[in-house]
Amino acid sequence: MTEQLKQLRDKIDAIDNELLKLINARAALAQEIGRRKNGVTYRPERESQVLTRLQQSNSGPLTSERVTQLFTEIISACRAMEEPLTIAYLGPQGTFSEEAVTKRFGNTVLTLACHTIDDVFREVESGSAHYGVVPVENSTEGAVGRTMDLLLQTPLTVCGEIELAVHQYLMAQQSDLAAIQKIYSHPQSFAQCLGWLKTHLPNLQTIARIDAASNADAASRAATDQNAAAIAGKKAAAVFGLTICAKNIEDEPNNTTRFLVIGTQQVSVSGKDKTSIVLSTSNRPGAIHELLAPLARYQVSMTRLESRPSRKGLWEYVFFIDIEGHQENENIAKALEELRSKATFLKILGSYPAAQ
Ligand SMILES: O=C(O)C(=O)C[C@]1(C(=O)O)C=C[C@@H](O)C=C1
Repeated sequence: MTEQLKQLRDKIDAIDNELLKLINARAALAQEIGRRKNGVTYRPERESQVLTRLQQSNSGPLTSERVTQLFTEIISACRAMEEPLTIAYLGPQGTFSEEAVTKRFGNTVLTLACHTIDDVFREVESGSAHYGVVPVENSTEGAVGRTMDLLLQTPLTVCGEIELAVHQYLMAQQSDLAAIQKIYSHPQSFAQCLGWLKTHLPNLQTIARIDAASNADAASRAATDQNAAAIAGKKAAAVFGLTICAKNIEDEPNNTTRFLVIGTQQVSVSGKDKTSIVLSTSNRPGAIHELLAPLARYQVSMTRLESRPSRKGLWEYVFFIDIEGHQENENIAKALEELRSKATFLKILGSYPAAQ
């Protein structure tokens, strides 16, 4: 080792010692806060403010994304000193839902992989998990109907949203593309990567394509099949001990899935919030236009409008609406009050910090 290299490493050691002291001091403060604030440990609005502030004061060379990732882990470790949280998600292990859990809560949480979206709701409703993470929409596939139907019925509230870029990986027990004789994948994932597969696997016609129930299922099957590959998320490769043969093989680079965090609390104002509501109106001409007029009047921006059959009467619909702002903001509160007086049904699903 050259003297110069040694000096640089000595500096890193000194910084690490300082960081360690500071991180422990932070953890001790979080513990103290935990003892003083009675009630819920997880405060999404505060975590969002901490991360936003750090992103704004970051002068690099680390990117904002890396800073968020690092501090999410620091907060995760501090939060766990207050109380270990259990998070239910749509499993099995290695799915994009699990990646979404880590993106929001960090790694210092207990996770509960559920078979279905219904099970995620059930685990949180019964108190077996503190929070649940469920997919609600995908930028190319559209809305996740089951999540929306359950939101309509549940006593739970929406406490957060997570946006996850969906990157697909080709993985196998070895990295030689020429050796691949089978590909396990969820049909949707296969369709999302078809262009890449055609270009990079010239013998694609001769490769057997086997449908899997999920990306994680595909990876688990490839882990026991020597000449097989799987299409799945990065996490699945780590969970099932597979080698990554190719990264980001999706044809649509901006494919994003949005998840909701469901829980039992009303989240306070963070300063950059969203509110999700579901409502219905009578079935007559102009009704939906009239219903939405208060949003325009109070200058409330709508980020999503989705209709679903109400399951009550034939051709009756409920509308899922996301707006910018918190239900405690004055203009939002007024707009919601007016909406309530016009709608035949209105349920506020929750206000929560907008995804970073
Ligand atoms: O500020 C708090 O309420 C804390 O408990 C501290 C802290 C953090 O580590 O910054 C941890 C958990 C909460 O979700 C929010 C923030």
